[in-house]
Amino acid sequence: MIETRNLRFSYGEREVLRGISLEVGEGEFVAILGPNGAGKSTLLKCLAGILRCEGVFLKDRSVRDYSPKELSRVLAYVPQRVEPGFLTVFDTVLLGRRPYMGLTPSEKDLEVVEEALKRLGIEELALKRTNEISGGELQKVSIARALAQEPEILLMDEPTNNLDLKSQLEVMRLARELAKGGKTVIMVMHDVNLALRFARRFVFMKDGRKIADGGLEVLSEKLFEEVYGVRVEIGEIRGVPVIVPL
Ligand SMILES: Nc1ncnc2c1ncn2[C@@H]1O[C@H](COP(=O)(O)OP(=O)(O)OP(=O)(O)O)[C@@H](O)[C@H]1O
Repeated sequence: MIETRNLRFSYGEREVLRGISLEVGEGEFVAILGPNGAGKSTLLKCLAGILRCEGVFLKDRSVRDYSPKELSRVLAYVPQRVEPGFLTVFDTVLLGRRPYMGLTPSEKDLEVVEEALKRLGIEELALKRTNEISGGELQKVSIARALAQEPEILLMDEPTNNLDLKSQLEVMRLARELAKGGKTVIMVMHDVNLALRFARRFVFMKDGRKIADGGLEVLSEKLFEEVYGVRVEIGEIRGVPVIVPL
């Protein structure tokens, strides 16, 4: 579905992705983990076609060959930070329909927006402006907008960051459900335990390189020492691995 082949990316002189090869298929739920500055967000932006790089392929075609409209029908990107504005929540989510819309929204566009608001539990905010809602609510608006795009691939940069515990679980459950339904979900995360509970595949990055990639079998105390420089103990609660920093 989406692939990087020996992907390298530099900001000016500074190389921050140093040869990343990654292949993610339909229906996978992948968490990208690693310390601050590892290159996770940069990788996601390369996948999203926001940063133009060689070596990113979507359905075997270089992302650079897609028009913005074509690209936004296949993938949606939820950024780490969203700026509030004067548009209402409803209209902001409706922007997600832009790749499909004519001059005015169709019945289907409106239905898709309503459904997206419902899935995020923010229907009641529909008529509020996005500069009149909380940071967590704004985060949900951004996710709803991505859902309204009806993408095959959902790229999310720390989507649970501003969310309370219940909302974090709701977003992670939603992502898991979307993946079960065949969507590809790639999520940059800091909360390792949340990732372990919901994602199925884990990519650990450090200094622009991929250090580990796989299912729960890749986890080890040594890996956390190497990636984060932190000693941890790996336990298990209700069949789910739990990382406890020492
Ligand atoms: N626009 C930019 N211009 C120059 N350097 C940048 C830019 N964006 C990021 N960087 C640098 O690139 C490196 C990787 O940044 P990136 O945001 O991809 O890391 P990250 O793993 O997502 O970090 P975090 O967990 O802190 O969000 C960092 O050293 C950062 O300072």
